[in-house]
Amino acid sequence: MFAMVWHVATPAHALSDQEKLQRAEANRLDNHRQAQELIDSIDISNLSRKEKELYWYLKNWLRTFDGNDLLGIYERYGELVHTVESAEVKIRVLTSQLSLASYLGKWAEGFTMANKVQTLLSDSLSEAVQASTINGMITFYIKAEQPQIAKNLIQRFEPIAENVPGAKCLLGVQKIDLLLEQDLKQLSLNDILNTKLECERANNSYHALYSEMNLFYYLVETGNLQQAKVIMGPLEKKVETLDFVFMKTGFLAYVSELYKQQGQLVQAYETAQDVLSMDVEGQYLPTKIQALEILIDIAKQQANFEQAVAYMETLESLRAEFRELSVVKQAAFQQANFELALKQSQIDLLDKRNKLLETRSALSKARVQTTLIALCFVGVVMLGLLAWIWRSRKLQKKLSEMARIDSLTGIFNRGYFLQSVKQRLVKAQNKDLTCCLLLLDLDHFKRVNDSYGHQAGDWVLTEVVRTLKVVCDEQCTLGRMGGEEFAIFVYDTDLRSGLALAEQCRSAIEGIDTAHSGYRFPLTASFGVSDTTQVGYRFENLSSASDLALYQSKQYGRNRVYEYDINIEGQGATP
Ligand SMILES: Nc1nc2c(ncn2[C@@H]2O[C@H](COP(=O)(O)OP(=O)(O)OP(=O)(O)O)[C@@H](O)[C@H]2O)c(=O)[nH]1
Repeated sequence: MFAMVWHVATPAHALSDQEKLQRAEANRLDNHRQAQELIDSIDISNLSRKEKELYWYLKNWLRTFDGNDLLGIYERYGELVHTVESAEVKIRVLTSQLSLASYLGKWAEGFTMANKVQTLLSDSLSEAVQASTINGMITFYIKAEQPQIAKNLIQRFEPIAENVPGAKCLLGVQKIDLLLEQDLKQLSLNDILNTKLECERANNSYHALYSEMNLFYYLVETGNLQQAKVIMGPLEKKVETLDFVFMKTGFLAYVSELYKQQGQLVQAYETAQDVLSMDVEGQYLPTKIQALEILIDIAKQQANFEQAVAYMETLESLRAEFRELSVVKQAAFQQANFELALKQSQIDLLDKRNKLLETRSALSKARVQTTLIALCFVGVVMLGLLAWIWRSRKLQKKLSEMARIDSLTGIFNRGYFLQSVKQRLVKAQNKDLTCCLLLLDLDHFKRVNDSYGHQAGDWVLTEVVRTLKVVCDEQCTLGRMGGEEFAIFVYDTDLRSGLALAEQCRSAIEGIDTAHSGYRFPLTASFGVSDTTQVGYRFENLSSASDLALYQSKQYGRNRVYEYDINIEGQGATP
C-alpha cells in the first residue's frame, strides 16, 4: 500500500526541483518520509516565488509527523501566513495552523482562525483547495465539540466532493468521525466499508487505514467481536508502521477493550497500560480515559480494589481535566463568536460611517456644482455687465465726441473750441506767448444754398474745412463757430504771422474748384484777425476784436483779410 510506483521508476536525483516539489505534495500523506526526503533535496533557488511558498508550507507540514515541535511549527505557520502571497497556499497554511491549534488546545485562537479561514474560503479557489480547507475545518469543529457547525460544513463539502478526486474519501471519513463521536446508531457498517473503498480508490492509503481502524472501533462498540478480531491482526501491523501516536493509542485502546470483552484480561490490562505509557504528555485524554476505564474494570473483576481506587482517582482527575477542557472550548467558542459579532458590528458601523461620508461628499459635490453654476451665472452677468459698460463707454465717448465735434465738418464745435482755446490762452499767458485768433465767414453762402441746394452748401462747408486743415499747422485749433463762420486760433503766433496765415487760407478757399459739387460758382471768405498783444488773453476780447475786423472785411468788399485796429473803424487791408 505504501509502495511508491513513481519512486521505483524515477530515482529522486533524476527529478527537477519542481518535480520533486510536486511529488512531495502528491505523496505527503501516503509516504511522508519520502516526501520529507524530496523536500530536503530541493534547491530552493530554482523555485519561483509561488513554488517557494508551497515549499515552505510543505516543509513545516511534514515536520508535524514527528510531533516533537508542534508549538514551533504552529508559530512558523503564523509567520508564514503573513508573508505568503498565493491565496491557495495562504489558506492551506491557515488550515494546517487551525489543525495544530486543536492539538495544542489553543481554542480561542483556533476559533478566531476558523472564522478567518471561513472568510478566505471563496469560489475563486480551486475546488481541490476548497475541499481540503473544508475538511480541515470539519476536523477542527469536531474536536472543538461543535458538531452542528461540523454538520453544516459537511453539507457544504458534499457538492464539491463530487468533483474533486479523492474528496469523497475525506468526506466519508468526516461523516463517520462525527457519528462515532455523536451518534453511533446512525452509523452503518456499509458507510465505513464504502468510505474505506473510496479511499483505496483514491490511493489514499492513510485514510484507507484510518477507515479500517474506524471499522474496528465500530465492530468493538457494536459487539461484533469476532469480526473485530479477524481484522485486528493485519490492522495492528499496519498501525505499527505509522508514526502517529494518537492513531496507535486510539487503536490500542480498542484492542484492549476487545481483549477485555473476550475475557483476555491479561492482554487487555497490558494493552491498556501501553496506552497510558505511550501518551506520556497526556495529549489524547479520551483514549487515556478509555484505557483507565478498562483498567478499573479489570481491577474490579480481579477484586484488586486498592488498584481500582487508584485508577479511579486518576480517572476522576482526567475526567475533570476533560470537562474543564470542554468548558474552555465552549468559552473560547463563545468568545470568538462574540469577537466576530463585535468585528461585524464595527464593520457595520464603518459601513454606516462610510455611507455618511459618501453622502456628505455627494452633498459637498452638489454644493460645489451649485457654486460653479452660480459662479458661471455671475460670470455671465459680469460679462454682460462688462459688455454693457463697454457699450456705455463707447456711447459716452460718442456722446462726448458729439459734444465736442461738429458732425458735418469734423472740427471742434463752438462750445468745445471756446473751452479749448481758453485753456491754451491761460497757458500762453503764463508763458508770456502771443496768440492769434482768425475769424472767417463765407461770402454770400446763402446764395449757394438757395441756388444749388443745401447739399451743395454742405459740400462747400466740408471742402472749406478740408482746405483749411491743409493750410494750417499743428499750432492751429480749428472750430466751427456757427453756420458758415469758422475760427482759427494760432498758439505762439504774432499778428503778422496770423495775417499771413489768414491770407493763405483766403487764397486757398478762393482756389477751391467748386465744379466737384456738381455746380460752378464763386467761393470766397472774409477774414478778421487780432492777437493777444492787442486785446490781452481774455477770449471774449480776442473774439470781439477779430469779429470787428471780419465785419470790416465784409464792409469793404468781402474776400479780404482785416486786422483789428483799435483806433480806426472801417480800415481796409488786403487785397
Ligand atoms: N447748407 C448749409 N447751409 C447753412 C448751414 N448753416 C447755415 N447755413 C446757411 O448759411 C446762410 C447764411 O446766410 P447769411 O447769414 O445771410 O450770410 P451770407 O449769405 O453768407 O452773406 P454774407 O455773410 O453777408 O456774405 C443761411 O442761408 C443758412 O441757412 C449748414 O450747416 N448747411
